[in-house]
Amino acid sequence: MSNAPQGLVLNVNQAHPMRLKGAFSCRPGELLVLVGPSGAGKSSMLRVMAGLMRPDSGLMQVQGEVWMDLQSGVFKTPQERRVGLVFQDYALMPHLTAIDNVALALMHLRPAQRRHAAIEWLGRVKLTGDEIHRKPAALSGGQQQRVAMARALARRPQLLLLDEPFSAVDSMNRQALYGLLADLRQALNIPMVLVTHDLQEARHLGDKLVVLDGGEVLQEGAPAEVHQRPRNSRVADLVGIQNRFHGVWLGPGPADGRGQLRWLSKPDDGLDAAGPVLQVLDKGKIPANFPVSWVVHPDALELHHTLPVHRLGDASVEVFPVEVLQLRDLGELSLVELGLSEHVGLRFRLVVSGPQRPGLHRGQSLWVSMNLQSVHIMPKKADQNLVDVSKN
Ligand SMILES: Nc1ncnc2c1ncn2[C@@H]1O[C@H](COP(=O)(O)OP(=O)(O)OP(=O)(O)O)[C@@H](O)[C@H]1O
Repeated sequence: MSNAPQGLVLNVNQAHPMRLKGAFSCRPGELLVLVGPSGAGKSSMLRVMAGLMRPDSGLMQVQGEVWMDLQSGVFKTPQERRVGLVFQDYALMPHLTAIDNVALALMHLRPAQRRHAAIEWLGRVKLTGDEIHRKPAALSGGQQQRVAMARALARRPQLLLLDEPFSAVDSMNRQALYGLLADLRQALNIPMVLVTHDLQEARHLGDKLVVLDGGEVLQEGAPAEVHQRPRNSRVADLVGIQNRFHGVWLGPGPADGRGQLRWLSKPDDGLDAAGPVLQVLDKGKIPANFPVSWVVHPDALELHHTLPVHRLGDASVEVFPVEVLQLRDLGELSLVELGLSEHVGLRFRLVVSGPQRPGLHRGQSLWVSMNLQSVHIMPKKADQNLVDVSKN
């Protein structure tokens, strides 16, 4: 057996016609999700992987096979790559039935076998009965996407590329397609790359997130890892972290292994600003008096209707009296904005459900406890137009 890496390994670098830079990998059976704002380069990355775009330089291996090594002049054409592509708009032939659309991908088989195999693939995406004899216009969005999926899989791809496949499908059908994708992931054991604008979808479906911005890979990691420890404040913004704050790193604190973080309401408040000082883990990476961004994972924040006395003696927990500033009910959830009672301008955003929800109202006094071990701090760069408070 070859020692070449299995799954997908990609490394791209180009300056023109648009910038595209970065590397990522995806194991067989893993779903990697590309996220980033419009124009970030998500589709361009897919085009490179599909062989539809040849970058200036780059390397790509799939299941141990080299598909692209531009230093050695290797660039497989789309036809030479065993890649399945699924698009947002399904890209089905409107004049052909579901069976015939899938059969188009089975031209390597004898005509008599094609129909039989197409029906089998449609069955694997849970499309059976009368529907498989219909043309796309007589199928729902979700059903059309199943046909597109069956057609992509019928080529027995070594890599599956999904370009916003769920965005045109209503939410009921979308949930069913998520389930199908989970089943296929196990059955197929090939790397899969999904592009989506939906951050919830990215977080819940992906084994791995790749955050792109300006054509560049900013971070690659498991969704929980990226949400808990975004590499910088741009990543925190792009993955939709709600509780992202400004602060200044004051340096080592009185307790061993802990440093002091002053929470600020504005980035340029400077050292004199009043804000609570949090005793958080000191990883020794940030100089004293340096401006920072910091985030805290929602799981590390707990809402209490009465003072959580049991938390008060715990050095790894900070308890804040808060007031409900805004409350928005969304089905079974409420989005709550809480202002710190003792520090105007500092606020948390929480999603509340279950027993804590009834009785919440604007102006109500509550408490939030924060697990300080889940605070993740990012130094601000000079080019982020933020003042280095050590110079103030
Ligand atoms: N063939 C091309 N020549 C020059 N520039 C291009 C070309 N194709 C795309 N671009 C530009 O490259 C950037 C990345 O485009 P791309 O379509 O990959 O972004 P995206 O992240 O998929 O965006 P969206 O989410 O809007 O689909 C954009 O600024 C786009 O205008």
